[in-house]
Amino acid sequence: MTLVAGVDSSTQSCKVVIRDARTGALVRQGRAAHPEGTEVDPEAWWTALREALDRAGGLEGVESLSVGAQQHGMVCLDSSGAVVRKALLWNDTRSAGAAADLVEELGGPRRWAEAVGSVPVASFTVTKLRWLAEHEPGSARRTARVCLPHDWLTWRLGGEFVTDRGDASGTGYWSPATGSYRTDLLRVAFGAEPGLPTVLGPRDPAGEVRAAAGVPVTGTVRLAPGTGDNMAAALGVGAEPGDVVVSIGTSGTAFAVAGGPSADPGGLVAGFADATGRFLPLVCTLNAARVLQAAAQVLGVGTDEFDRLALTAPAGAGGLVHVPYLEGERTPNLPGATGSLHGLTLATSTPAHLARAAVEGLLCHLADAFDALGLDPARVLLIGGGARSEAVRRIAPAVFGRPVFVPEPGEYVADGAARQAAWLLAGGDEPPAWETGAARRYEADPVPEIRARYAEVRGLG
Ligand SMILES: Nc1ncnc2c1ncn2[C@@H]1O[C@H](COP(=O)(O)OP(=O)(O)O)[C@@H](O)[C@H]1O
Ligand SMILES: O=C(CO)[C@@H](O)[C@H](O)COP(=O)(O)O
Repeated sequence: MTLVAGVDSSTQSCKVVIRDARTGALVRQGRAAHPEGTEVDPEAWWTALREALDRAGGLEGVESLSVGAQQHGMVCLDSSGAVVRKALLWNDTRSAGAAADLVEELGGPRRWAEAVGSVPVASFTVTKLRWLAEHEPGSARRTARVCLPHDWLTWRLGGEFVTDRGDASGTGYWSPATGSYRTDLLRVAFGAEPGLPTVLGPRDPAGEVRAAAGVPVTGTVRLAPGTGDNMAAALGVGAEPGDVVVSIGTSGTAFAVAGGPSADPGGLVAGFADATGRFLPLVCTLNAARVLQAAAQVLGVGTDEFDRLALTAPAGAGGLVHVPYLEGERTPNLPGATGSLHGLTLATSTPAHLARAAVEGLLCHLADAFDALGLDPARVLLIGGGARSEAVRRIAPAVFGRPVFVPEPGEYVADGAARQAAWLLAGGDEPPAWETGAARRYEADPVPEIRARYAEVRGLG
């Protein structure tokens, strides 16, 4: 059996799956935690990748590997290849002011949407580079090359400085429409043009895992280009036109596979490229699964009890609304916002009402993201850690006003990366047709009052 490995180096952890290249059957897997915080030494991702790989039984029998990872993170390297400073992650909002400045300097949001498919907010790499140039000029001067988390891990494994269309499209200096870097914008933002990784096509080779990398290898392990985690998830879950995927991980995302590039001057929809040669319009929120985690922590309960409580309270939580801007927010663009509770009364001051309000508030927030895509899909697929919550699955159709489909719980980012690795081996115009498990359909009567009440208070702070 030929094996392939897929890596998901996401915000909270690194996951590795090892699958049969032909059928996609899961053979073994492992995971390791990432450190907390919105700036992280990339060496911690490397340590976690090696640990997760070790727990997955290593690379024995593996012929190809691909890395999916959190998008946008700024990894600066000096002329010797050493990391200049900790990487600033997608959820680090310190560059919000730089983002606003850059939008104004180029002549407004429409100009950015036309140039690179997206209007940059603090998440985008280009804004982090502006922040670095302004606040840490010494680090900026030492920066000879810039890359993203998946590029850096691929480089550590194989020594080639490469990226892919999907991840490049989250930088703010690569255009999905033309397929080329906008180094002029990089210069505007950073005042210099550091070296950038070569953008590979969806199944171009990215070198081989080197024995010197520190990962035990017996045979040749070819590297696929890798991609951003959302692009990998689209490939892993087998998303097709007509599907919208809503991922409830550290970030909340709503995205769809599209045949052509998009450019939303309103700035809500990021016009990304995908990992198959197509496109991936995507709306991203800073707040998602950790909203549930935070509410469960306040209530002093675990996930099962939290779900039970949320499902005990009435729909609408008696008017109690939780606006979940716990880490500031990206969509809507409110980097300094905080969360809030509205409608607290004696009657709603119960653990069940609080749990229900947290689930409904998060789902209203994600439904706003879904609406921003402006699509009427045949299927809405819920994935990510938060989709493991029974309360989320059962309340989602009432809030979204349509059935939702929940695939078997799994590591869809790592799976997508593994499928990319299998594609490298198989060749051909399309990725290998792996069987994806059946998605379970959840239905409920729509309760439009939940979103109406949320809309009333969401802007009140
Ligand atoms: N049963 C569950 N109920 C609610 N949240 C969950 C559950 N299982 C996992 N999570 C949450 O999912 C998140 C991790 O999801 P994941 O998609 O792996 O995120 P990421 O890829 O961003 O690291 C964590 O915040 C975790 O608390
Ligand atoms: O910034 C985005 C998408 O634009 C995020 O979706 C990151 O890619 C992080 O993803 P997770 O760790 O939540 O999977």
